Amino acid sequence: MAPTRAEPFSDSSALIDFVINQGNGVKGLSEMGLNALPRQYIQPLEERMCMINIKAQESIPIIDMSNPDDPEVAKLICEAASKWGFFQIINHDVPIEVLENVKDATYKFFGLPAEVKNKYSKEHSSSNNVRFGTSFTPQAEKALEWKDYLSLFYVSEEEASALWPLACREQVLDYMRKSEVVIKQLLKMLMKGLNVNEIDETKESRLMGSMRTNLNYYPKCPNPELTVGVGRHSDVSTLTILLQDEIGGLFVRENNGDNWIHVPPIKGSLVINVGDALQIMSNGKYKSVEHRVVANGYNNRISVPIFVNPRPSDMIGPLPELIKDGEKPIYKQVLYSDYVKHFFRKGHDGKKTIEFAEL
Ligand SMILES: COc1cc(/C=C/C(=O)SCCNC(=O)CCNC(=O)[C@H](O)C(C)(C)COP(=O)(O)OP(=O)(O)OC[C@H]2O[C@@H](n3cnc4c(N)ncnc43)[C@H](O)[C@@H]2OP(=O)(O)O)ccc1O
Ligand SMILES: O=C(O)CCC(=O)C(=O)O
Ligand SMILES: [Fe+2]
Repeated sequence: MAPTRAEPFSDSSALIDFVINQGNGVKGLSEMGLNALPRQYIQPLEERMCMINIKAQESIPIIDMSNPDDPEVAKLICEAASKWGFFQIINHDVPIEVLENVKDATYKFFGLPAEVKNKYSKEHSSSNNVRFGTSFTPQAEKALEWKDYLSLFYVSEEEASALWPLACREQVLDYMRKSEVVIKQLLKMLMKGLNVNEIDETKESRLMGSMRTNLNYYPKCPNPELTVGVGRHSDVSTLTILLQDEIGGLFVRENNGDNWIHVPPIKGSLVINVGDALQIMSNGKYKSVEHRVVANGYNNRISVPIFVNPRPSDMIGPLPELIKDGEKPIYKQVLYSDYVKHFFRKGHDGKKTIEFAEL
């Protein structure tokens, strides 16, 4: 028998008011103990994860970083970034307690009362650099996504001290600081793989001139098979460093085909993925790959990505070193903030964002 769809909200504006305007998020919906998913979250069939498309025997590479100067490690990383766009690193330099602390802080922030979290919403936040929200871009989406988030754009320690929520401020800053070593190691190897041996100031700005950390909260869902946690997308970053908890649910598209590969949680590991900005700068050598998160009917899940980006004011395009040898550029020069605004203006649509930079 089909589940009874008892609608707890009289209409869409009542649901939007509860979830978005009052700051209850999907966490608030989940905690109401609904027996069916509100219709606003029902995704079209083609956007739901289908079991037959999950390739259980495949795995993205798992790379041991205990010897970062070993040329074999650099080779594995460059291969993974070209072939998969996704890999996990183990035995890296970010201490496990830093990772555990940021996960605890994520629970602490989302455990705050709705009216406290709502102070950081788009409508109420005192800065565009701190934003509590839900779904991806609710005003532009055909169906909403089952996720709440806090997004923290780093400008300076002073600004973070003044504006970031106390519940997670120090833990996120520590996670970002400690990750910087690993980010630099990875970018150095990836640049060497393109025969770019020197990262000068301009290049460093384009590769890692800005950082945004998101705290993602995916509450337990009444009909997980009908919705998504995050829809199909590629990140617009240079690289993303993602910490996930032990629940699982992140899937990566295999070779542009119909199959999806699960990214199994490994305690202490970090998931690394190439973003569109690096695909553009490498003139397509490194690939930003589509990924998505399924909703879960039994458990809450959290993840904490650090998006490593160019500065918003940077122009990005294929690196001059790649073009000088007569290679044809496949992307034009674009202002990075225009690129990101284009991404945020529409719902998740797989790999379509990069068409914005195609020649
Ligand atoms: C949320 O769920 C997500 C997120 C993601 C993210 C993946 C990434 O790769 S994030 C890395 C993005 N890169 C950067 O943030 C660095 C560069 N930053 C910038 O260029 C700017 O800060 C800016 C993001 C373009 C904002 O510039 P600003 O001048 O302040 O423009 P606004 O008018 O405020 O914003 C434009 C437009 O974007 C929406 N928006 C802004 N920030 C966020 C945010 N953190 N999360 C969601 N949406 C955001 C904003 O609402 C505006 O839209 P309007 O319709 O209101 O005009 C991957 C997957 C996910 O599920
Ligand atoms: O939660 C995850 O595992 C991935 C989230 C994600 O893809 C994103 O925030 O861009
Ligand atoms: Fe992502």
